[in-house]
Amino acid sequence: MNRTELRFALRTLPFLDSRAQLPAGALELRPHPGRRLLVWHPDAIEAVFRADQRLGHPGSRSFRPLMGPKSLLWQEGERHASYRRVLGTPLRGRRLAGYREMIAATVHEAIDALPTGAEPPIADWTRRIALRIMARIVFGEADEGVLEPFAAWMDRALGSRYRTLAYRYVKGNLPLPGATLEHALTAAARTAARANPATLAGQLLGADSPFAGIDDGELRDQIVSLLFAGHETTASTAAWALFWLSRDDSLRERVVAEVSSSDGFAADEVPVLQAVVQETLRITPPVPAAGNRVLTRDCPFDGGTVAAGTVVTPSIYLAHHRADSFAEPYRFDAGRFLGGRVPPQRYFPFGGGIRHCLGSQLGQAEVRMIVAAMLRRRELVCVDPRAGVPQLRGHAMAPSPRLRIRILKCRD
Ligand code: HEM
Repeated sequence: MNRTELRFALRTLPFLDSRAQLPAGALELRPHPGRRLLVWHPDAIEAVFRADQRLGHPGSRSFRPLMGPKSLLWQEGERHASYRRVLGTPLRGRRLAGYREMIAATVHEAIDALPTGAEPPIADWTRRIALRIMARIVFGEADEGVLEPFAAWMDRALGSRYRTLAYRYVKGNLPLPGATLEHALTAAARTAARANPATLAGQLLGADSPFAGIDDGELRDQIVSLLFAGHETTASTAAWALFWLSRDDSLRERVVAEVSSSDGFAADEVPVLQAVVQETLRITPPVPAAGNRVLTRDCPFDGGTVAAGTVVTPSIYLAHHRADSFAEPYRFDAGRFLGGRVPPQRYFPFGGGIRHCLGSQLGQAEVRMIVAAMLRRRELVCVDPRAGVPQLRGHAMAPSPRLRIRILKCRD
């Protein structure tokens, strides 16, 4: 590992902040052989996402074993497209609206347990809600017997950045879930598929699905991928949104007024809250880098050529902090998203191309509903706003576990 890679691994966010304004918007993390480029210039981002179908998507050294080798995240070609059709359709439009009541019930259940004076660590609290919602979508119910060990495994692997790095560079691998949890996850999926074909497990294993006959290994990889991708990111976004709102009384009051007559499910009913979510995803993107892409042929770039075999990683964090895309990029300003659309090559919290996040609509709806219900039912402050510094949790960017909110008053 060279010095640049070492600084990137150990001091990722300060390293990125020191590079954000580089005009080229590209940085070599590793030279040949195995060249790796971080890219965030809008032209390069547009080119990568436009060419995505022809690129390779190998994943990263840490996440590939965690999600499993057969995860849809690293599948290619027709099998990948097929996974997206089967699992993506239930997460959009009319089918998505079918989850509205379940999401509301899950969120309200969690808020019921917050009396005046409670001080939950905000990221942990939102993580539990988002995991329960995702489990209900995948299995039809949130079986704590599976969720508790799943959450404990995630914490073991990702809870501390330094532990994650030690696992990766000293032991060579992040900790795996173990045979008991893997068996519980696949058994829960097969039971759910028989009981309720509308669950994601049911869609995947239903008689007319191309994946009806997959073995337990491949099933395990999809269930872990869905539970993981579907909750860590959403939870971080909700925690950050509550954090940013707790710092701005007038913005918070505007959102409180909006959510007095809406549960937040429909974005067009709550334009200010939706702008808060979009700005939250810009300034503190829970996934700071989209998936790795590998060039399958030589490509022209910045007056030169990037050779086939180069790994290109689109940096969401850096693209979102370019001053020529967003004036004063380190200032939270929801107003940026109240008057028009930001070009997708400058703002892409959900990645792009053929790997664009499958759950982008679901994730945003959940965040709006968590924030809406919380602001409607509780008055809150951040206990230690200085703890609101971004931290890496695996590859995801989350608030510090020290960041707590205090419930000042129950409005119910
Ligand atoms: C605010 C919440 C979320 C954020 C910010 C987010 C972000 C992302 C990003 C950046 C990617 C990589 C895209 C790329 O490489 O170009 C991704 C992929 C993915 N996300 Fe999300 N995500 C969120 C919520 C969800 C939810 C709720 C699900 C539910 C299942 C989900 C499922 C997936 C899947 C399956 C992929 C892989 C897609 C593929 O490889 O074809 N995500 N997400």
